[in-house]
Amino acid sequence: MEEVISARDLTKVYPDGTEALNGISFAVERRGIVTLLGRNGAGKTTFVRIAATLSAPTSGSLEVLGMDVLRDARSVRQRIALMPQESYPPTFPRPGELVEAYLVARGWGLGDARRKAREILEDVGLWEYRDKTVSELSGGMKRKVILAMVLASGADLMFLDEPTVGLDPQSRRSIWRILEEARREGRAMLLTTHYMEEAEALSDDVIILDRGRLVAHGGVQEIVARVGATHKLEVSDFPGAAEVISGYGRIYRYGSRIVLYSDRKSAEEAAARLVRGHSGVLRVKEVGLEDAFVLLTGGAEPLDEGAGS
Ligand SMILES: Nc1ncnc2c1ncn2[C@@H]1O[C@H](COP(=O)(O)OP(=O)(O)OP(=O)(O)O)[C@@H](O)[C@H]1O
Repeated sequence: MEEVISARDLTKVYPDGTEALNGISFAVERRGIVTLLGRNGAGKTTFVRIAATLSAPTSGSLEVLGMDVLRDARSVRQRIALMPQESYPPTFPRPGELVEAYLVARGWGLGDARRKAREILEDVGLWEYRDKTVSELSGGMKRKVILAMVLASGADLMFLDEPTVGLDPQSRRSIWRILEEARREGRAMLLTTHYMEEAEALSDDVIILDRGRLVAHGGVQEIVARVGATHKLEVSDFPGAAEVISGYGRIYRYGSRIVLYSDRKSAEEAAARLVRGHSGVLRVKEVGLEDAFVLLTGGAEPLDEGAGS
């Protein structure tokens, strides 16, 4: 089977000189969910737009489903669907009409399009709102209409740029279930998100970008392993806290908190030392994708010598 996405030294410099992508190379071979993570401005949307043939790279190359995004742009478009960032559907049609029209434009027969539209609106929880026009839907529901269009398309590769922004927790989880089902059907998705829990739950591959550069690519567990610790202790940064727990692991400042990364036993010992003479219990947690993300993108400041290494 062809590679899903393959980038070689991909660079994008906007006309004002901004280097949004700076020599990105990676290959994703298996179908499933690839998640692009990065802070605001890291280059995620720029990457998605190039992959969806909406923007040209400045140099380097990008293949999706084995086709070059520049040379084979027309063929690429037939096999992908895109949910752009912050996109909203036109206001006057009803959700079902929009999904139908989108499918017909992609070459579906009207009867099939109508059946599929109903099925997908039920899946995303919009069927009960079928008689409203888009202008009468809430912001989250409007986003679900776009998602319904993309999911209904049956495209081999779907680009979903922050698909669950603005959705309530139940809706977000119902979307996760739908994406997981699409994955089981053998479809491929490239997702961007700022929700680490979402990335952790869904991703087969995670790619972390930082200021236009690729800083990590691998499975969730592989990336979490780069923290180099299994457990953490997080406390508010009161004077002297770092000194009390010094020697129990690597210590960082992250926003208004300090975090100790270590093994469970050392982290628990450090917690016990911190609360000695005080009431309360400090909970030691397992490290997760957010910890790897923050450390790999320089979001946490090392507070001791061991931490920077
Ligand atoms: N049309 C443009 N012209 C000039 N600079 C741009 C343009 N679009 C994006 N940029 C810049 O390129 C960089 C990457 O932007 P991009 O939108 O790809 O980031 P992102 O990772 O998707 O961010 P976010 O998480 O905030 O959506 C930023 O510095 C941004 O200001």
